[in-house]
Amino acid sequence: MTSGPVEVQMCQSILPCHANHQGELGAGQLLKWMDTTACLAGEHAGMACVTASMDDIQFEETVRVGQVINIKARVNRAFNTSMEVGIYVTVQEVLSGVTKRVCVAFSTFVAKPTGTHKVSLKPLDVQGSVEEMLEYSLASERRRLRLYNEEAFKNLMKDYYNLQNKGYRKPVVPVVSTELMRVESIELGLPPHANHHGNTFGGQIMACMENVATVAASLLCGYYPSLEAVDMFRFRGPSSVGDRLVFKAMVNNTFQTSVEVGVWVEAYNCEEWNEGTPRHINSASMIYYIPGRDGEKQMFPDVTYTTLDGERRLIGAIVRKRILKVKTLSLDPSLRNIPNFSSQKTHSRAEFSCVLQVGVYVHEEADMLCLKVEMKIKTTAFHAFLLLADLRLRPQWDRNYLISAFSANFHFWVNYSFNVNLKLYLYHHRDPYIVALRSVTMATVPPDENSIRSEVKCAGFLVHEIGYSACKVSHYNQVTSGVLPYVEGNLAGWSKSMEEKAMSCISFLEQDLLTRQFWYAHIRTILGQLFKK
Ligand SMILES: CCCC(=O)SCCNC(=O)CCNC(=O)[C@H](O)C(C)(C)COP(=O)(O)OP(=O)(O)OC[C@H]1O[C@@H](n2cnc3c(N)ncnc32)[C@H](O)[C@@H]1OP(=O)(O)O
Repeated sequence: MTSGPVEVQMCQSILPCHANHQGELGAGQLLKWMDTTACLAGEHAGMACVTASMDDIQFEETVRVGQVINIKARVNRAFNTSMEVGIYVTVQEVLSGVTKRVCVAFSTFVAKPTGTHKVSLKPLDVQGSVEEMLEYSLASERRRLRLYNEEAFKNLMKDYYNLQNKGYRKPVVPVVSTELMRVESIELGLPPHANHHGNTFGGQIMACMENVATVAASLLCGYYPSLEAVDMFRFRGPSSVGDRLVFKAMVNNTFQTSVEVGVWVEAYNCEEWNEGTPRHINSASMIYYIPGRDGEKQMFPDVTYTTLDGERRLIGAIVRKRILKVKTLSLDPSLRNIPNFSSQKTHSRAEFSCVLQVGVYVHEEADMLCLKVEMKIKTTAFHAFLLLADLRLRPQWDRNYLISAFSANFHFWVNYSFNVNLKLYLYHHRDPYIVALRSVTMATVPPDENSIRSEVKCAGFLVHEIGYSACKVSHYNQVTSGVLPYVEGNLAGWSKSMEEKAMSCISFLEQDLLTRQFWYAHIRTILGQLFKK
């Protein structure tokens, strides 16, 4: 496989045979073209590959008959046996020449030469544009999120059921039962449905999935819904010509102006069909909306469930919505120019969480990870700096820390989670105020078998004054990849531990705010009276 990325481009004029009854390009047809273009980009050096997954896609524009669609695909990064292919779709209005973005998607292809052996791919040699470098970096972040998606989902579902057991059951207003919107369709895998390797073409499977999902959504709304987004197609196993493919779709949940439909695909060969033992080869969920005449999206009725499976799917839709939100924030390319702690040249970073006063960012380079937690504090920068630089106070807001030794010159403590000994390295008494810490080895605190040592390379706080009595505190941690398991929950969206720690730090720094505000007001009054005199 050659090492540089090659862009592959497909251009299609939209004809009535590609469109639905409303003259709009069917999403299924678009998915087929996208899969083909991406596969050609992945196979550009002659190595056969199969689609393993296609990440979440948001459709931004409706494409109509007479318009021209342009699909560009390029390998962003090769991992071991798999690679990520980026797909960029635009639509052009022929008469005006106006071009709009339809969607951006990321597919994972796995190299599959003939035979059963696996092939390791050569690393991609990206020396091109800044954009290529950035995509190369973001590809590993996306891979982490995509491979964690299933686990994140399971954990959030568990959290939900735990809450329920503690009596937090959310009341459901029963209106329409999801069981009524169940659609099933069978297809026979014929040669025209196969790809160039003789397996059922991935694009064809996605198109059939979209077809049954659209029928289920239209049963609910009694109208023609439009596809807004897809939550990841995962090709769990192959199917081939002669297989019977059963597509099952069911409404999972509604959210005011959208509905989520889940689709499940099973494949059977003749024997499996007779024995009733299907292979689960794909599943995905799709979000639809009803376009109104005035451009406003129309409302969907509330739905409820009558079976345990119905309940699981209803909750699953809420959980997926939450994960999608975190992922979108994580990988938003508009959030780019965050200064980095190491001041080295870096390629990627992403904000993956944001509550009112807290922003959490991750930035990856080689085997190092830089975590930044940004907090807006209602206190002066100097006051925040004094409190943060006094490491004896740290356990008041960070329960992972324990002071094990303290002296006038050095402040040592042990981080419980990683058993790291940190040394206060630098105080800086001016805006921006800096508290810098570095990992050191301490003979008095030897490593033990239950903890990993020296995962935090350096850490610290940067405190910037922002106006009168307010500041921005950035807490940095540069860590090795061994810390990943501790922050993955935050990345994947099921844990809020970093935000919780930040909120605890904020309340620690702001705790005597009222007292100080009283004194500031008091001093201002006295000064005002003095000047009057
Ligand atoms: C013309 C368009 C092309 C087509 O039509 S292809 C037809 C549609 N696709 C298929 O039929 C593929 C069906 N699935 C399969 O055959 C297998 O599940 C597949 C994808 C080959 C993986 O199987 P294995 O190799 O046994 O799995 P593995 O656990 O060893 O992983 C190998 C590499 O694949 C990656 N992978 C597996 N499932 C994934 C997923 N859902 N999303 C993203 N990446 C995934 C996995 O991370 C691993 O990557 P790496 O080797 O670490 O780089």
